[in-house]
Amino acid sequence: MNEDKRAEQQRLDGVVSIIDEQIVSSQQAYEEAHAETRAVEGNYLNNISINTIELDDAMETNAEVQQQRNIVARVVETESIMKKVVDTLTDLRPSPYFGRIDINESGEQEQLYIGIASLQDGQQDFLIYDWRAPISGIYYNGTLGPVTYPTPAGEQRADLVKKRQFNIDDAQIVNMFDTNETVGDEMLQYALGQENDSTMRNIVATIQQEQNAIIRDTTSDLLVVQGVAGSGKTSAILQRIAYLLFHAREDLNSDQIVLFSPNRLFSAYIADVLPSLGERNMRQVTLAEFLSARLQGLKVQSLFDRYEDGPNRGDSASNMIRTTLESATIFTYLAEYVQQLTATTIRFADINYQGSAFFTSTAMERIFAELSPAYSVRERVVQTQKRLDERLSRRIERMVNDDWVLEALNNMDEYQYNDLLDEEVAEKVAEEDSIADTMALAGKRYLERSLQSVADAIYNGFFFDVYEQYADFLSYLAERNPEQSDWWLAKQERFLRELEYHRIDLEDATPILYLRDLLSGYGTNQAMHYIFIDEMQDYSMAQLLYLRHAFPNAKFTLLGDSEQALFRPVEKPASLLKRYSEAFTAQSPTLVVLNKAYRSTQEIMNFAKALLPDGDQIVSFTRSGEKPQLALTDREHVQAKLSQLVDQQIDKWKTVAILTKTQVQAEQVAEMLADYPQAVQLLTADDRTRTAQILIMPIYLAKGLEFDAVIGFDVSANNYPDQLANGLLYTLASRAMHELILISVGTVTPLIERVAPTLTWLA
Ligand SMILES: Nc1ncnc2c1ncn2[C@@H]1O[C@H](COP(=O)(O)OP(=O)(O)OP(=O)(O)O)[C@@H](O)[C@H]1O
Repeated sequence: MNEDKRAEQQRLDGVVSIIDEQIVSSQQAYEEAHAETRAVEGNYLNNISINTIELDDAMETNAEVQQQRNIVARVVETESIMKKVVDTLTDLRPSPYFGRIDINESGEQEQLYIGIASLQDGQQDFLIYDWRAPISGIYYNGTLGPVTYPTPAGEQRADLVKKRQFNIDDAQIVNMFDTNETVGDEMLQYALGQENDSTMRNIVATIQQEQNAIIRDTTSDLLVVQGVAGSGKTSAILQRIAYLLFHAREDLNSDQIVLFSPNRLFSAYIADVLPSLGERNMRQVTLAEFLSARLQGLKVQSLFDRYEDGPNRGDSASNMIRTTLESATIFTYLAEYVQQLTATTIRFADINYQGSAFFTSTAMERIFAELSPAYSVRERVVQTQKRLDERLSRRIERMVNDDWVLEALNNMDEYQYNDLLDEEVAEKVAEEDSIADTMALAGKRYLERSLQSVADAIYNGFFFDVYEQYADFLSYLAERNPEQSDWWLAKQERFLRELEYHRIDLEDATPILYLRDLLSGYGTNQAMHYIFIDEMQDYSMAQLLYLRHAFPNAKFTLLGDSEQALFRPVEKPASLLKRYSEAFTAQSPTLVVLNKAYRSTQEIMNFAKALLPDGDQIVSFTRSGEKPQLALTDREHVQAKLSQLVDQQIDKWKTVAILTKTQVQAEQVAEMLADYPQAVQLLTADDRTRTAQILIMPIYLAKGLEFDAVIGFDVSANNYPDQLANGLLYTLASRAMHELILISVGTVTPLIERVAPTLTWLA
């Protein structure tokens, strides 16, 4: 061991023993806090069982309960803080830091160690700086020489005199490098050479400079990341979320961040990254789940269903209609359509209660018609809604003394009655001190509960039939565009037919939701601060705009790779940004382009790049492996060939994925391997977890994922006849980290034939 390493190990030992001491003391503090919580909770439970119906006691009880509640909240908070301290220290212990920077500031030299969380000693000196601290930015951005870092007083200058990287395992320095690179190659080589386990890891030790720009961006309201396959887009946004949470602790929590992920498997795949950085996961949802939640009762066609149907199955007329419905223009059409609606053309719908109309559509029409046309349609709908709400309140007031209500109250046992008169009501009653008032309030509360569905229908804008309204909108478009009239009417017919089966095409989902929101004034979630959209190339402009509308206060990060588009043509990053910023009316849009691919070996990337018309702009990280292989076979021998290739791969790697073009082909492959001696898992869009070493799935389900070895099944000319499939093959190839094998049943696709030299052809 050389002198430097010995000295570093000595320092590390010192840090580890401080961590150990702090673990002991914070564990003790945690246990004390836990005991206190238990005691206070017990006390609280005793107190709230006091009968709040004893009116004289009610006021006092309330004040006491409130006080107890505050105490509980405080001790619970202390306990959870202490728990977090213990967890963080325990996470830090095996590998407390990964970097060191020595800086010289006005003649004073300082050594800073950087890890996943900060650590201070008894004198409040920093033994470790959190990787997200402003000064830690130097580690990722700076090369030796003059550097700057942000401080509250402005940019601070310093000289970076040393940068050192550590690989620490179980509190021992495995190796360390001094480097002048931003973050040197050795560490990255080591990280990328690892085998894949089914979950993604954090990359904080080796974040690259261009990725750092994404992670530390706090000013853009629209951040667009165009990055080639395996360039670390997903990694970068997860570290970005950790960074944002750290910097806005007071104002931001993980529930205010939503990540739209490409599929459910992906959600599970990335689930460990934020917890490994000591943060809670953000919310995750797929577009299909988001749309289905807003269109309950209907089965919304997913991108995968559409893909399985075939991209070009429809004729050119229905493709044209689909293009319009998925463009930004549809929002303008909808706004104009809503503007010209009248009392009779709005499809008001009865609000029912216990099987009959509580408010009829005719009553609503009347209310709407009486409102001044000087107001916009939306304002009149909002007014109508308000009036309905007032009518509901008045009807409740009138019904309070109805026999059936009094009877219902009389039939209640004490528990039900108490439940009806919660603290708030009891407090009010105590003030007024009258039994008659108590009954009236109880009756009112009872009616409010019984009629909750009516109130909800008013509140949620379910007093018009949005599906009929949308069908009407399609006729409106037919009238507006006479030369395409038949096409729009055919669309309307299809829409109504599908509706009968409770199904709806993907392209109809966002216009319907927007129409509903335009009329009801609802549908927006003000609480979300950040929205991340992964695989942005698979979203239509209308879908993106709808999300913008649904989360009006959020900053958006869109990331993807236009080369991996399922069917869309490739678009240049600058034009992408322009299109998105205009549509989003972004004030401070930023584009980050990532051209370096980290996931796959150079040989795999050489093949993947060659498939693309402008693939030479992709730079692959220099990590070497086997050249991809192509096996030609025929129907008769395919099963044996496949088993043989799987045998070879599972001997070498932890995860082997067989990727097919469609789900049907995935099922065929699963059948071929039905008797395979090891577990084989066939995955579908509904699956959330992968468990086997050998996985089979269609390419679109593998989006965002990676595997040690990939076997691309049936890359024949039959299966991939034309240029449109380039993106698919590129996506397939770039899922492989270390090894790629392709099987063609019959003649290989010309797309691969063209790039023959990048492959080894197997006999
Ligand atoms: N700076 C880095 N340090 C270590 N590993 C990295 C780094 N950047 C990327 N990687 C690794 O490269 C692989 C690809 O990263 P990631 O999945 O984030 O890329 P992506 O751009 O989202 O890919 P795709 O678009 O193909 O799904 C992952 O294994 C990731 O851990």
